[in-house]
Amino acid sequence: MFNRKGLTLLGTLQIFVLICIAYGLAPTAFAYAQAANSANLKEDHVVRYCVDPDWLPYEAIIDGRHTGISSDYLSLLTKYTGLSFVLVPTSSWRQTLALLQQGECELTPMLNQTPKRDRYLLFSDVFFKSPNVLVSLKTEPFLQGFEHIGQRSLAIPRDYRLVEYIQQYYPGIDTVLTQSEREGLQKVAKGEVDVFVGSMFSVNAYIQQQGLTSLKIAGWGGPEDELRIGVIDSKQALLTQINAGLAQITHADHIAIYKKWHNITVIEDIDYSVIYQVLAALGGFILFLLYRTVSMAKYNHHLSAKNKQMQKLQHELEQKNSDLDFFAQHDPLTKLYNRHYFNQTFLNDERSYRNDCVSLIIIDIDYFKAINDMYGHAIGDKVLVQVAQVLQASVRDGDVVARWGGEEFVIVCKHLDLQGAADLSQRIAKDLTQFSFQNNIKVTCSFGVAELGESETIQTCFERADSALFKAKQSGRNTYCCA
Ligand SMILES: Nc1nc2c(ncn2[C@@H]2O[C@H](COP(=O)(O)OP(=O)(O)OP(=O)(O)O)[C@@H](O)[C@H]2O)c(=O)[nH]1
Repeated sequence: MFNRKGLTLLGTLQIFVLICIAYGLAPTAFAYAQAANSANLKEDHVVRYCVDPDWLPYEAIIDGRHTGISSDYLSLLTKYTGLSFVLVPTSSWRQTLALLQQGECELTPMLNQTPKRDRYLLFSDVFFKSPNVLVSLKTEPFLQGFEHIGQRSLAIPRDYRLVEYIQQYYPGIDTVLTQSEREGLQKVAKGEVDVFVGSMFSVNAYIQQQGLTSLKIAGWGGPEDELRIGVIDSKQALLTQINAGLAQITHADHIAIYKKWHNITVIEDIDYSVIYQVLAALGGFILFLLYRTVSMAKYNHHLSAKNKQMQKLQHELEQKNSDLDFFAQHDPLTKLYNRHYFNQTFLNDERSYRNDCVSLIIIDIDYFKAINDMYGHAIGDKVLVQVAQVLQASVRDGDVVARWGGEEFVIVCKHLDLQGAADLSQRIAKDLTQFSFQNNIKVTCSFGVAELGESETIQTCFERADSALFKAKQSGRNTYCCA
């Protein structure tokens, strides 16, 4: 058997059998004799013939005797026509053709009809069909036919029908003519030629005989051989006899010959199904990797977006916390420290002021209610903000200005004794008179000043400063009083 594929060479063999059967008809009695016993035959019935000496299993000369498929068909013709066939031995197909042209041989039993051969031969009916195949090294790809040979070199046995066929239909193919099919196959095996074309049965026989295991059938090689008996053109009557004989050959005869000579065996082929499976698995794996990569990229992108979002939220949170801290310590209107901060940092931390003098000034805007009443609460707010600005601008960097509540402020004057704090109060009063307030409102303040005593609590000092402020108010406002 030949091949594992759908359109197999086995299939072709089966077709061949059917074709042979189609040509089979009832037998008649003819005799066949080899050269050795031909001397006893009548001259009229003796036909001299030549064969291809090296074309098994179709025909060959081995030890001077004709053997092969054509030998068996001649035996049948002898049986069915009474003709005797005498072999004229030759050493090559070329010589066989030459002897036919010279009339030295009257017949050759197995060849294709070609226009060139029509010039000197008459052809019988077709009695045997056989496909031609392309042969290459196993490492080469499969070829669909001559049109896929491309730049490859093609070996063809000299004087074979295929030479004429290639010249006519594929003149661009680089052909290498060989003495025989055997030589052509060897050239392919040695790598001297890329592809060989020859008859399937003989190619297979040579590959097996010579152990050319590096070769494979690479594809079909053009139209199949339609083998006939060729009779020299002066022997028309002989051709008639031969066609009559061929018509007598039965189905059983054809099959017997086929069975005897067909020994086609498997030529190892590349199992493409395995390759396809591996490729499919590989493709699937690559697709899986691609899918994973894309998924991971998407996931990473998503993660990175989430991280950015988290960072933004964290930043916003820190900002809010910082805002919260600010608002926890500052008065939202004037942006000065608030009473809470003042208590935390001053009243609760009095020890830090013990080694140095420190004074308190409590400031209250005079008649602020009247400002509110006259200009409205919003303008009153603006005045509060502007008073805070004046206070901030008047004190030193280390001093703490806080809004105690309403229209009341407090200043902690570090490193400042009572006199210094009194001077600062006067300076602030002066700055207030020079400041351009909203709506040209004239703003004045009253000041209560006290210096922290040695063993005095800050709370007590604050109360003294508050009392001093009260006195300043009672003194007519826009003035300071020291406690
Ligand atoms: N616009 C504004 N007014 C405030 C705010 N806090 C307190 N006040 C007002 O300040 C005024 C304080 O009035 P009073 O306590 O009578 O004091 P005064 O009018 O300044 O009079 P003297 O202190 O005696 O000079 C009140 O009318 C409060 O409503 C504030 O944040 N904004």
